[in-house]
Amino acid sequence: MDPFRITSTKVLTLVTVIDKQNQRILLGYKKRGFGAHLWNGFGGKVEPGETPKEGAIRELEEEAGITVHPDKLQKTGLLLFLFENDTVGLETHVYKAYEYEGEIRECDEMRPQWFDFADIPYSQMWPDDETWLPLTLKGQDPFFGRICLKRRPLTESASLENGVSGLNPSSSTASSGSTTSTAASAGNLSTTMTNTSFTADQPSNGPFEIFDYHLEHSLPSAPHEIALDGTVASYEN
Ligand SMILES: Nc1[nH]c(=O)nc2c1ncn2[C@H]1C[C@H](O)[C@@H](COP(=O)(O)OP(=O)(O)OP(=O)(O)O)O1
Repeated sequence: MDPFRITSTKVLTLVTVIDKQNQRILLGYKKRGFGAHLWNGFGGKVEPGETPKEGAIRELEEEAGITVHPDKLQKTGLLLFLFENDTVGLETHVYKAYEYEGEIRECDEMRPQWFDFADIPYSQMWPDDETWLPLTLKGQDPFFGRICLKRRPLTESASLENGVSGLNPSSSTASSGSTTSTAASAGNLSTTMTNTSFTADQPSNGPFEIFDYHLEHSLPSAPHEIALDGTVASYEN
């Protein structure tokens, strides 16, 4: 069976704040939750009754202390993140803002920091960021992407810590599209979002690596919604 087949999606947001004049971007160090210990844009789950844009504005305020007027929040892309052996895809609405109001502040979940365009810490970010963030920075948006992520093979010490006796880390395969990694198929190491642990001693850009991805940046307008097969179902006007 296709290890990247999904049966439902969760709708998330991701906002990058860009200071064009000084050629820098605001990222947040995620202290806990999904993607902990990585630098990322600001965002999270869209709540019932909210549009993705409303959710994005709310999360930015909660996580960085700043507000963006809805007219100033531009849709830059739509990314479908698929995790090996996880039937829930993450439909992530990506936005950018060049202007904001308020004072940037740290909260218990995120530590915001400016990075020069030349100094973006890709080695401590989700591995896919290097594929699409440059499109945002160069104004080559909107884009649509389907990104398949698989768990990195475990190191021997990590397998022992997790109590997976007899697991040979080198038997985790990364070479073929149809194989399933031993780590992901071990019962207590499910890749489902709720069970996914991000720890401080993980590889610097997290426990996942890119298995495969497809990016398009020639859409007629900002992508709006993704069908379960990964195609774009409709567009925002
Ligand atoms: N592969 C990936 N690359 C990336 O750059 N960002 C990703 C990603 N997979 C998920 N994200 C982002 C999307 C979203 O902003 C965030 C996860 O949002 P979650 O709501 O799951 O986390 P939170 O712990 O912030 O929960 P809430 O704040 O309670 O909504 O991580």
